[in-house]
Amino acid sequence: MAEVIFNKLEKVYSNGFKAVHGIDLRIQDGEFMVIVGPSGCAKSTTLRMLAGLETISGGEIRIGSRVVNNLAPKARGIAMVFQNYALYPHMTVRENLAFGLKLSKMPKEQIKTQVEEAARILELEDLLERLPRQLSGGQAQRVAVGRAIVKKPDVFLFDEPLSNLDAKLRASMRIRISDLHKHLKQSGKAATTVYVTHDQTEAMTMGDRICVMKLGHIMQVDTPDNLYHYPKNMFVAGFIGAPEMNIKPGQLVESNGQVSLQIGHSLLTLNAHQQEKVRSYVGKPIFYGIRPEFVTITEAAALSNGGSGELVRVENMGHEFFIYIRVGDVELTSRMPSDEARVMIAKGLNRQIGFAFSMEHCHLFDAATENNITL
Ligand SMILES: Nc1ncnc2c1ncn2[C@@H]1O[C@H](COP(=O)(O)OP(=O)(O)OP(=O)(O)O)[C@@H](O)[C@H]1O
Repeated sequence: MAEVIFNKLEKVYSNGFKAVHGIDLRIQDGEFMVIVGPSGCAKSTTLRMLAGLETISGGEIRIGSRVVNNLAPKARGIAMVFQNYALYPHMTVRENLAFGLKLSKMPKEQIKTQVEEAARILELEDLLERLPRQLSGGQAQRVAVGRAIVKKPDVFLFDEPLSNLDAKLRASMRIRISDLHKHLKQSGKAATTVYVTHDQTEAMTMGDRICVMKLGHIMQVDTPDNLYHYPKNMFVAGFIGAPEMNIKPGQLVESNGQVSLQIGHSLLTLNAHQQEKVRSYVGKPIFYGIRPEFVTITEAAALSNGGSGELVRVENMGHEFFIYIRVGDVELTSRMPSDEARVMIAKGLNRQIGFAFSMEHCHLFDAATENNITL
């Protein structure tokens, strides 16, 4: 079993800066966990502590049944893939793949078998005699992944492995790494994987679960679906999803026992569940959050579940458009299929149109704690 556990894990750098604030996380055996968050949230620091490349200031890390705090990197049963590939420039691909195994004094025949197996899985067979400088970025990254899998580690660590690749290669490597993990999982041989990235598309498409971090704290650990639909706080709501969720300051009002959200001059009635959850917030500052795909745009002002605003900008994404509408002093984004959007744009910008959304899809956040109060 190679479950990975962080218990109250802390990092204070030598200059006194506290980068990781006592985080708890349990990664299951064979799970693909993505750690995601903006620059400086301490993703790399956390991964490097797990790898043994950075000392631990407090708490503990367990891999399987062992506390590894004081174990050297090579005694931890891990393999790591870095952003810059870190291949040995003077060695061929074959030698790069075999290097770690040679150091561990594995018999020659077994090294040959494991190198060829990794080369087959990653389609590197035709490149085995090349030097790293004779490889493209994507090929070099496949060698870096291959060098890690030949070791058959218990835990596989990735530190932003795709950030040096162009968008197309990134997408294909993303699928390749995911498929590799799924394939190994089916045969019961998947390493527990911790994958660090700042790219939320990678996080959403690759992770069994995702750990969202901010400034050395964990904001939420959940499946991609749950993070998207049930974000626990404003940070997660705003970080996951592109284009971003509309998150705007709002106000709750009560009339005849009915609680509604006021946006500009419009009142949107909350559903029964929401009313019960948020009644105590009436009159207090809150934020509302609605994903662009749930905001619909209409020619006429919506009467019961929206209002009107000025059509200020459009962005053409090919298969869909992002439409920006100014309501009072906030701007709402809507995603629209391109056929419908073209009809609307044909009538020109900077004119009044309607918008609407169902409160079923709307999140409300406490302005003081930034927590989701509708969950
Ligand atoms: N050696 C160090 N001494 C002091 N502070 C450091 C050191 N290394 C990193 N930090 C700080 O710790 C915090 C976390 O850094 P870390 O590199 O782990 O973040 P990250 O989430 O991986 O960011 P990025 O996506 O930019 O790589 C940052 O505020 C960073 O400035």
